[in-house]
Amino acid sequence: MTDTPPLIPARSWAIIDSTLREGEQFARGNFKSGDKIEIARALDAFGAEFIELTTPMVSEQTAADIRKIASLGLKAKLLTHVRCHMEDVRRAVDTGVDGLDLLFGTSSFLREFSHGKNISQIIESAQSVIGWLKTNHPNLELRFSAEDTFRSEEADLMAVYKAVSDLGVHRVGLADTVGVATPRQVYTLVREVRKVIHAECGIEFHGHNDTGCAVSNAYEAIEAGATHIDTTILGIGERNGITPLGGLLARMFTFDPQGLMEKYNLEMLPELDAMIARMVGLPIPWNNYLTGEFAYNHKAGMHLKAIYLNPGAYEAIPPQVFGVGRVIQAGSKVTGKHAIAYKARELGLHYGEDALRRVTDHIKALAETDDLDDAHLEKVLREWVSA
Ligand SMILES: CC(=O)SCCNC(=O)CCNC(=O)[C@H](O)C(C)(C)COP(=O)(O)OP(=O)(O)OC[C@H]1O[C@@H](n2cnc3c(N)ncnc32)[C@H](O)[C@@H]1OP(=O)(O)O
Ligand SMILES: O=C(O)CCC(=O)C(=O)O
Ligand SMILES: [Mg+2]
Repeated sequence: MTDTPPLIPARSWAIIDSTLREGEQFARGNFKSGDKIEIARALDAFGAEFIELTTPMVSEQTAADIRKIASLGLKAKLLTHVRCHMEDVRRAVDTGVDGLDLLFGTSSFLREFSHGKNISQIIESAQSVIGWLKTNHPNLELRFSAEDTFRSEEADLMAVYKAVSDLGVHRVGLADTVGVATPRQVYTLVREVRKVIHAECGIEFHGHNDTGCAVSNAYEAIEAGATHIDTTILGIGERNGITPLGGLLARMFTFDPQGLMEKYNLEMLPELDAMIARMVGLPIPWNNYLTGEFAYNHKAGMHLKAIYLNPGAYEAIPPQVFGVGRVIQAGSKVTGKHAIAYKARELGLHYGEDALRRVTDHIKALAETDDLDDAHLEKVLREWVSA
């Protein structure tokens, strides 16, 4: 029996790209003012619905950079990520952003070791800060997140989410701050939160990748009804980062390719990944979703036979949609006669059946001891056709 995958319309969820906030918390994420503008413009051209920026509390320069980005006239909504604290909020509203992402840690770890407040005090702070914002800046889009959601008590979470939803926030945030949540936990908690918040209140998910679940957790959040997913380009963030933009796109493309192609300029992904790799001074990982050097490398004989006939046989996502190409690696010990025949035909060479078997076996044997690049393979094929 096969399960039909759920069809999730792309329009029902949006990206909050946090490369300019969570990404600044990455070990190598020291973006200069010019870098930030380049990133914001690129994300906007890509079609990210929201761009999250670091708190203006970091420094005067950071506050000035936020104001500058807010003056660019981007289509994306700009958010700044601030503590649920009047001083931060007053600074944030002066920057000209469209919305504030407020947060307060609700787990016992963060209540004890970060800010020292209990749940009642957290709710009181939320009431006074959000109350002030609603009265004085009614057009701002507001989100309240319970930091370290997945190590918090469920009763505490429900009390906090209900209180902030009653105060009229546009979204509540669930944050897997230490990357400990499983996909099933994410699905279940999003469903539970949905029951206590107002119907028009959105749900945002922010997932770290410490245990390798950042993409699957984002997917489960969407399936359970989350409306906004936090990403960063290449997944950069604290420790080993969060849901990567490319990983989320790859995951969601398989359910709703048309919706994704309508919403985003998908062919810009290689440019975005390369931009961040350059700025952080690291290569794009070889196995990166979609844009890694070998993400579309095909090698085994059984694969190559089918790939030549129809690439979809061994590709879930057509690479050209994301502006990348495939690589056919025909010269290896795991190659087969069909791959060699195709390669030879590309070079205008033709072998009879026996000759094809012999040259294929020769190439496989050679590859046991040599690295066969394309030039070497071509040389062998040309020599053997006349041999
Ligand atoms: C999981 C995450 O990624 S959360 C986002 C993390 N982002 C950042 O930290 C942004 C960059 N941070 C900074 O530039 C600085 O930490 C600042 C400007 C925010 C604060 O700097 P400092 O005043 O020097 O404090 P420091 O960073 O050492 O300590 C954190 C303070 O925030 C308080 N705090 C932590 N969470 C919250 C919260 N949700 N709401 C209000 N206050 C909070 C802590 O109690 C502590 O204040 P205290 O010294 O009065 O106890
Ligand atoms: O504000 C949020 O929802 C997320 C904050 C954060 O970066 C985290 O909890 O890892
Ligand atoms: Mg984070």
